[in-house]
Amino acid sequence: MSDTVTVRVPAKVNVQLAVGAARPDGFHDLANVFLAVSLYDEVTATPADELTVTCAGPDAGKVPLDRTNLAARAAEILAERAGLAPAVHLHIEKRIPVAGGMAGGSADGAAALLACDALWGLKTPAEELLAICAELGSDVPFSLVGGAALGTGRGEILTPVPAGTFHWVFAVADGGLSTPAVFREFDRLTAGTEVPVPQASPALLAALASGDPDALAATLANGLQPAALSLRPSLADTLAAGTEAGALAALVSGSGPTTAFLVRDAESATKVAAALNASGTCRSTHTATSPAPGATLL
Ligand SMILES: C[C@@](CO)(OP(=O)(O)O)[C@H](O)COP(=O)(O)OP(=O)(O)OC[C@H]1O[C@@H](n2ccc(N)nc2=O)[C@H](O)[C@@H]1O
Ligand SMILES: Nc1ncnc2c1ncn2[C@@H]1O[C@H](COP(=O)(O)OP(=O)(O)O)[C@@H](O)[C@H]1O
Repeated sequence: MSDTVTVRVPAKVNVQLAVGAARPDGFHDLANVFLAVSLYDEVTATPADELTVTCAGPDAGKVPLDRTNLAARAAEILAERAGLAPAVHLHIEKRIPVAGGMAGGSADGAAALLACDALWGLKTPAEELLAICAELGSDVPFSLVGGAALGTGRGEILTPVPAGTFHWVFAVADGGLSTPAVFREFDRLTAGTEVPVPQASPALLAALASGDPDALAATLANGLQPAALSLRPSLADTLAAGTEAGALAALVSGSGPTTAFLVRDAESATKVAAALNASGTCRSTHTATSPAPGATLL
């Protein structure tokens, strides 16, 4: 048992997001190729009389501090399984954009789970931690493992995939987009059409493994992008600004509205980020590399 535990956890971008038709339970089957990127939240767990959450960072005001916070839910579920009271204070240092399609809430859920497991000396087996993650949300298992992985089912069934190093710029939009609303818009846009069963692209997986940014740029694909653009048409201007500035490829990150730009190297990342900041089409930018490690005790 320790007095305080801090876990660092990465954001993600989806380099392929193939979306199937809505299932009877309301979820969509996916072929979701996740890539963890070097943009991190940190969650610190400290013993306390009761479960409390605080958050700091530019988007902190948008983060719920009640039991709907995924970090709080993770602590509650773990404590209940162990027969303990969730007597912990969770502090989130939030750098991942909120409601931005980069799985920031999922990241905090995975980080809190690992932090509380260490704080309470539980040594919960990895498979059990992954099962709790899947209960918390479709993206949460990936936040725990990080790296690069194919997510099937609703995205929670993970198979690690090889990935070389890539450089990215992320443009943060004003305001968020609701993930359920983007999936509903996908359903509306595809109504009356045959939605194919989602499948991972062999060309994309080969490009990812090769570390060749030109090959990856040619294969990036986000099936939720038309829905995100339909709900937020101004994202087309951001995508165009990054491409004009020299990005190899531009796409919406997951359900958006953060946009992701694949660039050749660190120098190009700095140049594309500066051009995006000057374009007035986004609120701020982050440069990052992939793959990044999953949730890690500091
Ligand atoms: C779209 C993706 C891509 O990685 O992430 P974001 O871009 O939002 O971060 C994920 O599929 C989001 O995963 P996550 O945010 O964990 O979603 P969940 O909490 O499991 O589900 C929230 C809601 O999204 C919809 N949903 C989610 C996953 C899925 N495979 N099909 C769905 O239809 C459902 O309406 C569900 O009620
Ligand atoms: N720890 C958290 N950080 C951010 N948002 C959270 C958190 N816990 C719950 N939420 C809720 O989840 C919603 C989606 O947030 P987030 O995970 O950041 O976006 P996305 O699903 O687009 O990746 C937020 O609008 C917020 O209401």
